[in-house]
Amino acid sequence: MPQQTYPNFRSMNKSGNGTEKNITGLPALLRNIEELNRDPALDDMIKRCRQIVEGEEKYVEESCTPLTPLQAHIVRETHEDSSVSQYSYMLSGEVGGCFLKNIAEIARAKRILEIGMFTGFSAVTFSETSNCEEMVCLDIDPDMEKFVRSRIQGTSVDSKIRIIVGAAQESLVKLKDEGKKFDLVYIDANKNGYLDYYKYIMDNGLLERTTGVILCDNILWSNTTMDQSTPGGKDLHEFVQFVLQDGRVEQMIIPISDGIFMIKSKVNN
Ligand SMILES: C[S@@+](CC[C@H](N)C(=O)[O-])C[C@H]1O[C@@H](n2cnc3c(N)ncnc32)[C@H](O)[C@@H]1O
Repeated sequence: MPQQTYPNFRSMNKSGNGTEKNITGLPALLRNIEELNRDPALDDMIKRCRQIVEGEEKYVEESCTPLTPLQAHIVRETHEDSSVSQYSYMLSGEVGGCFLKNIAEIARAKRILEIGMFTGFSAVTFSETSNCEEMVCLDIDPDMEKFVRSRIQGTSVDSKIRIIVGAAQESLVKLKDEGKKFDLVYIDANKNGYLDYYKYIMDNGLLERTTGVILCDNILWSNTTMDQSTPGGKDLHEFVQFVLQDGRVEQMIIPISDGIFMIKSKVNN
């Protein structure tokens, strides 16, 4: 499976195909419009739009439960360690993390699977929830295992977290052969793999049949999934369309951060 490169989805080009198409977040786009605008009649409206977008983002962020000391430690270490700091935009973030934590709590998830661990922010977030007994994290990068293990050593989550290094598709086969079943699956790795991961999980009983939840990060891919204007957006759109016609589940996109796709097994499935 091809590996994905990780553009900064908040501010950078997401075309990834050589044709420079600058996709920026809405606040930056509105700032550009404000600067370029020469019609005074529009000044106030543009300014108000920008204030609404920026204000909402800040207000939502401030509404979140503060990070735990271990979550904050992982965030700090990710920003400060020069081997990973340039990729710190990949962290699920404070708002995303708060959402993941709440869903895991509401679902009373005991066994959680994460595809795409990076420096362990979401892994720690899930493993600190009240019911979590087992947290299995998949990542293709062996350095991430070392990074996370050294940061969680001696903490209460150390014994709960199992890390499997390798391509996720192969690790999923291993988990199926072990007869594993999960209450919650979080998919946050290469975007061109989401569809295959989803199909494998659903077709091989890796998700608890009537109560299982799947959460997928970056589903809006900087607003390029809806018009498929980047390769990642195309892949994710195809994945979304597949899920929409899958009679086994119910689903919706939560438009926080870069979009989280929440998929739940149907009760009468
Ligand atoms: C966006 S980051 C995950 C962020 C993490 N969930 C968090 O919130 O901190 C994506 C991770 O997926 C991993 N990855 C990419 N392709 C993969 C693949 N084919 N199999 C397994 N892991 C992969 C990368 O090494 C990277 O660490």
